[in-house]
Amino acid sequence: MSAPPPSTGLPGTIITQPPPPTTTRESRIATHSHIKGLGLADDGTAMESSQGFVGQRSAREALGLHLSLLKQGRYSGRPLLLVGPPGTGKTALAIALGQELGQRVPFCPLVASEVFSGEVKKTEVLSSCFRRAIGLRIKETKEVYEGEVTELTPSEAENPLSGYGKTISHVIVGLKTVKGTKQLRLDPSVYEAIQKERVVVGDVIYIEANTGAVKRVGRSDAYASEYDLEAEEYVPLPKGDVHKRKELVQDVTLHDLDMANARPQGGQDIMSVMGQLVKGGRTEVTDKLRQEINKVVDKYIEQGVAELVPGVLFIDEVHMLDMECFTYLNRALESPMSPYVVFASNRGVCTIRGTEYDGAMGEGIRSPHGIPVDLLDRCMIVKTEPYSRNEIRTVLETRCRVESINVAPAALDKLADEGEASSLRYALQLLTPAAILCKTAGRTEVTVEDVSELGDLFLDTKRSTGILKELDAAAKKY
Ligand SMILES: Nc1ncnc2c1ncn2[C@@H]1O[C@H](COP(=O)(O)OP(=O)(O)OP(=O)(O)O)[C@@H](O)[C@H]1O
Repeated sequence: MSAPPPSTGLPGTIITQPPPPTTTRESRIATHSHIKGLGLADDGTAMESSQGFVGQRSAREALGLHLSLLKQGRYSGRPLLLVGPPGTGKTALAIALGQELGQRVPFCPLVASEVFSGEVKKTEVLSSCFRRAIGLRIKETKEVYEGEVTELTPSEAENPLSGYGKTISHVIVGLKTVKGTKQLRLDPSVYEAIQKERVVVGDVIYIEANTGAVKRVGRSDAYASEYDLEAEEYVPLPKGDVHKRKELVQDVTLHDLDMANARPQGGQDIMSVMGQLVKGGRTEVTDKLRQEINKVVDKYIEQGVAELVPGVLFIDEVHMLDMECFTYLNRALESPMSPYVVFASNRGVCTIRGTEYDGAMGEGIRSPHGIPVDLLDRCMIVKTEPYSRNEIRTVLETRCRVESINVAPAALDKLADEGEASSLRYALQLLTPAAILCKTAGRTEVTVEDVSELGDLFLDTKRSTGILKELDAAAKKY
């Protein structure tokens, strides 16, 4: 078994150290920050209220079942479709599914309307999202110097370029393991890397011998009793020698690899040269490049050097996609390198976008959730239900805890009533303004009066529609 070749740029090799990896989740979490998982018991049944999730038990159990299939690698390439009225937790369910899969599994959220851009093709946006949702765990054996930092002394010298100031000529780093200690004299560029990782004496680090890359592993557990409360991760003193071969595991997505290996498309004509000047470091990822990367990735997987980690691609408001996108999805879902795809829609039967002139009377082709029937046929459909008053109250209570808002029980009841009469989302939206009103009045607890005042300030959908209808009727009278 051979390790993946270093970043040589030669044909057949790819850069496997892309800056910076996108496996860290970027998600629109503010509204869902109370959701920590699906809240299932060990036997797969949904608990009434757990991990921030309230109610919606059958949908959570269905997702739990799906999750266990995914974890066993028995995913059949069938996407999951979440359908239900607005604000019934479809996005929250998808986020919980992503969280259950673990931090190292990519989760790529996309709102369907994001595919429409004047600059980038729709299918290009979709294919880059597909690749963002597929992770690759690369195992490399590298020569490293690892240990707890016992000394960190930069040596200064006169700056040869000017009479003023000093530069770092070298840095002395002392590293300690269970077996021994070693003092290293390192180049100033390694010192920069050490500073970037904010390494101080007492941290456990490793320095890659070939590249000089520095990684801070954590704080040595010898320092664990320094503070009563700490956000630090403590690690044991490394075993073995300071200088050794170590297996490093790196998580990247196929999209990271695409970006790291893309080159600006150069041409000799004046327009291309100007284009390169204007666009700066912009690069282009072509299908050909992706195929090349796939080939190398396949080779790494065959050699056992890397492992494919399919993540979750979540496409919200899927009815906003058009026929061209759906055709692309049909093909992409069949590819062996496909992530777990989750769609969500709050529409009933509606026209499929992009078919407006195809159907009878120029109405377009109508289909459930605005999805063509052939794609719909492949989906596993999970339904979400509207909430009861009690469930709305519990969600509001959870949200108050997360946002640190103190609400009087009577005010919470009133908010729950508003939620039942209007929607959960309307009630949730009133929380922050209520906290502001209460702070302005110099109080620490939101009262029923605050909620009533907000009811006058902000209309819910029903009241707003009612006013419009009244105006319309009045206009027709005269
Ligand atoms: N069962 C639940 N438990 C806790 N919080 C919930 C639950 N359902 C919804 N929420 C919260 O309510 C808000 C609205 O839910 P969400 O955005 O998931 O609805 P949606 O079904 O995706 O709506 P839409 O169809 O309009 O996109 C979010 O803040 C979400 O976290």
